[in-house]
Amino acid sequence: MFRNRNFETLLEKATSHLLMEQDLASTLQMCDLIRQDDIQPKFALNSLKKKLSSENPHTALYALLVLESMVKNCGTVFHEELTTKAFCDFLHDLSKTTPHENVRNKLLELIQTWNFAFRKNPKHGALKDLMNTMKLEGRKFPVLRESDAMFSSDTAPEWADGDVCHRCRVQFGMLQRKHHCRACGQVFCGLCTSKTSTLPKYGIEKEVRVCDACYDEIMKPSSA
Ligand SMILES: O=P(O)(O)O[C@@H]1[C@H](O)[C@H](OP(=O)(O)O)[C@@H](O)[C@H](O)[C@H]1O
Ligand SMILES: [Zn+2]
Ligand SMILES: [Zn+2]
Repeated sequence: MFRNRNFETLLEKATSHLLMEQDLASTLQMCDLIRQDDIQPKFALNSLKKKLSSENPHTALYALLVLESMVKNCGTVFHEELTTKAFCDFLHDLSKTTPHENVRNKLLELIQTWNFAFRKNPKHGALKDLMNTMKLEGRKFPVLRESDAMFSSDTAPEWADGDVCHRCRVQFGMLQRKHHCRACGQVFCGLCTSKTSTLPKYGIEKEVRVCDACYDEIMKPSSA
C-alpha cells in the first residue's frame, strides 16, 4: 500500500547513518501518519524493530529517537502497542543483544521514562514487568528526569459505541449504518456526520468525517 511505502521511505531517511542530527521533519511526518490512522502502530513498530537492531550504531540510535518521538506524539493507541508483551520482550532482547553502548543507555532511559509516564495505567503492566526484570538482572537505570515524561500533544478521542445516533437518536440497523465523528469520537447516522474537516489539533491534516456539532464548532470564527 502506498502509505506503508511512504512510511518506510520516511523511516529510511530518519534512520540514515549519514545523518548528523535527528531528522525531525521526517520523524514528525511519520507521527502524523500514525495519528491520522494511515499507519497502524503495529506496522510502525515492526518497521522500527529492524532499524533498532541495526549493526550500524547511528541507524540504531536514530531509530530509538524516532521511537521516542512516536511515544510522545502518537497517543494511547501507540502506547498500547508499545507495551504489549511481544514488544516488551523485543526491547528486553535488544537491551541484551545490542552491541552499541549508547543505544543500551538510551533504551534504559526510555524504559524508565515511559514507566513513569504510564505509572497510573495498569494497561501497561508488561512495561513495568520489563523494568523490574531488568533491575533484577542488575541493569543500572539513569536518574529519572520527570520533565522527559510529560507527553503534551493531543490525540483524537477513542470512538464511542451505541445503538442510536448520538444526535438524532435514530436506531442503527442494516439500512442505517454507524459512522464516527473523528473530532468527538461519538457514533452517528450518515445524515448527522455528512461533513468533513481537517483536525490539525489532532495531527490530522486530511479531511475526515465530523459530526454537525463539531463542524459548527470548528467553523466558528476563532475568538480574536
Ligand atoms: O459501514 P459499516 O460496515 O457499518 O462500518 C462502519 C464504518 O466503518 C464507519 O466508518 P466511517 O465513520 O468512516 O463511516 C465506522 O465509523 C463504524 O464504526 C463502522 O461500523
Ligand atoms: Zn443522526
Ligand atoms: Zn463530533
